[in-house]
Amino acid sequence: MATLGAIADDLTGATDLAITLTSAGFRTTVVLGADADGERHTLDAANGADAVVVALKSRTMPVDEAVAVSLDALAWLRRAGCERFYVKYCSTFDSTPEGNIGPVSEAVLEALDEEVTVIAPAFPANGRTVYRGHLFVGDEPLDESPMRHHPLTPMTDSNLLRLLEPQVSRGADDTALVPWPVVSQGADAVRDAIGAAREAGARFVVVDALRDADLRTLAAATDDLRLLTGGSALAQGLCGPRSDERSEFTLPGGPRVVLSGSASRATQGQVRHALSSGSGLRIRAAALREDFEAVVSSAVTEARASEAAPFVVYATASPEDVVDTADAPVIERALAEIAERLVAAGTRALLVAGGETSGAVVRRLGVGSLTLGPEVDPGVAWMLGHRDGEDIHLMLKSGNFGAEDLFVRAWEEGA
Ligand SMILES: Nc1ncnc2c1ncn2[C@@H]1O[C@H](COP(=O)(O)OP(=O)(O)OP(=O)(O)O)[C@@H](O)[C@H]1O
Ligand SMILES: O=C(O)[C@@H](O)C(=O)CO
Repeated sequence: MATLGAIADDLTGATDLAITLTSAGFRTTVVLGADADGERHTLDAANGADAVVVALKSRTMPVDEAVAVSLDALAWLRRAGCERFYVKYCSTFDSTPEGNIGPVSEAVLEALDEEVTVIAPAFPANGRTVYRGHLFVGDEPLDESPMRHHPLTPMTDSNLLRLLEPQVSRGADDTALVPWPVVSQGADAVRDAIGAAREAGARFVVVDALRDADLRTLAAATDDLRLLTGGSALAQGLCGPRSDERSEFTLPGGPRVVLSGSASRATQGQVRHALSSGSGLRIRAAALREDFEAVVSSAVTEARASEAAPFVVYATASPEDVVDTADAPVIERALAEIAERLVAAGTRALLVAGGETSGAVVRRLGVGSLTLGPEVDPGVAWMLGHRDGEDIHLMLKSGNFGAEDLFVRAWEEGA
């Protein structure tokens, strides 16, 4: 019976957290929570798992909807027997001025009748650190990183307290900071600082973290809190009931198809690298609007005919291209359709890049839940997608995750 229940605001965020929980000793299942089957899948998954992560698509929903779907997920997890909870958001704190990180965390905290939680987006292995409440992406403060120009959630401040204030009901009085000099003193000092913040009336305590060790300290200091919030890396300090029991997968043979709808900088490099050692096809929104069927069927034919090297079907633009967000839906629909036709024709392994793109693909394939397999890069793993019909091996990659050679190496390491 699962004891830990997590609510993730996007699909690749959910798989990222599931990877860390698995390493921390939790047998973990990801449930695709967006549809009416979410509760059924959650109850099913909880039977064989120690942790269940419900993957929502709530990062950029209107605030009311994001809160409503998150509270639904919380109710399913409670009915499934979970006792501790985790609200997972992006390690770059992707949110609009209104939400949704603050409103969702507050709604879940209140529904649990708890007084305080922590805000911990840091993910040191992927370059996200928090110092004096400021979030850094590699060497740059968040607001000087490419996140400044994100089309949906442009991040124009790096100060987590300032970002959070307008998102929680009591504003500045609701937030507090535990700075790194306190974190460096260890778990007792952090526990005391969180307690003092709570007594002063703050419910959302930002905690600095520069290294994985800081996140383990934070996890130890918060073992009495029923709700944690953060990126995935805080979960490495949780203690699951078993040693890492990741299933070993052997990838099925067949074409090595990568479907990339991600627009992120890391993916751009991965597409370039894969094209230099394999082959591929760029799909463009204008061509899809003109003759959707022709573009999709030629992508499927070419992908199926490809040999051992990766074949990349990509919409990913070059850094110098201007991307029109109005093109996103047709691109998502095309990549999902290509995935469905490849699977119908017998393909049983797909690597998909981009959170939204991954969501569109798994929905089209009718995947209800995912079991974790081997991690290939921090936050990126092969998984088995369960659905009516044969299971499918999937790697769902967050836009900014993975080394440049990931699209090539993933198939070698999973083989
Ligand atoms: N050349 C393009 N022109 C317009 N839209 C594009 C283009 N390439 C991709 N898109 C769209 O941009 C969106 C990218 O979102 P997605 O979440 O898949 O990737 P990401 O933002 O890079 O990754 P993540 O959310 O995991 O950080 C998708 O909706 C996709 O269809
Ligand atoms: O935390 C991250 O960076 C990722 O898990 C994610 O949420 C990407 O969308």
